[in-house]
Amino acid sequence: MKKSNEASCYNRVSQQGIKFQMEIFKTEARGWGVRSLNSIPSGSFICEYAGELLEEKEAERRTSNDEYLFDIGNNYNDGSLWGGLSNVMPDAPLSSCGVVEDGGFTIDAVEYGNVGRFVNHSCSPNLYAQNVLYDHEDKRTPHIMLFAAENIPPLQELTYHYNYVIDQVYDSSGNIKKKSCFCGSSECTGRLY
Ligand SMILES: C[S@@+](CC[C@H](N)C(=O)[O-])C[C@H]1O[C@@H](n2cnc3c(N)ncnc32)[C@H](O)[C@@H]1O
Repeated sequence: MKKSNEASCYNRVSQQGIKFQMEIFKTEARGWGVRSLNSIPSGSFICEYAGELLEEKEAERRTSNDEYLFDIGNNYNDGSLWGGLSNVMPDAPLSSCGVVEDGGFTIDAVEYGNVGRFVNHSCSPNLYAQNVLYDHEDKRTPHIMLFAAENIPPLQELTYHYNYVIDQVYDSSGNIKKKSCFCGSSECTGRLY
């Protein structure tokens, strides 16, 4: 693993803050969403998914209000989620800075967060989430950073794939939870989870 403070690290851009003018707007069927007033070049850093860091037990306790929970590590070993990075930066080593390992932590953006909490899911997303380590070396608690997977014109809704596994999201009683997807993509699977 490369150290995250190396100048060559592709993820350092995520430490320099949000560069685009974001607008939170009301979507037709997905509640609030986020779009940019500026064009966004492919590969650009968008924002962090900021929030309260929870251990597994506390996250489980909050599953009844899961709108803003982001499980860290879960499914982030899935290479398909990293496709955007290799498309826009073919030379980028996938393991640089972002360290991918399952852990029992969750970010909750209900009480504390930033614009990242309003970014919706799409089955054909224009952003991707990436694990980034820079201020500590605990692989279980990476920062979750959103990057543009393509050139995005102004006012197009920003979305990433939430990467839930269908029929594997449970409520506190162990029952399978289901949520319909209204992303509107021709590729839509119909379910968020
Ligand atoms: C992190 S929040 C995103 C912001 C949210 N739309 C709001 O109004 O605050 C995640 C929640 O937004 C809704 N959502 C996001 N993407 C969706 C989609 N493609 N279809 C339906 N609902 C979606 C779901 O209720 C989901 O639990």
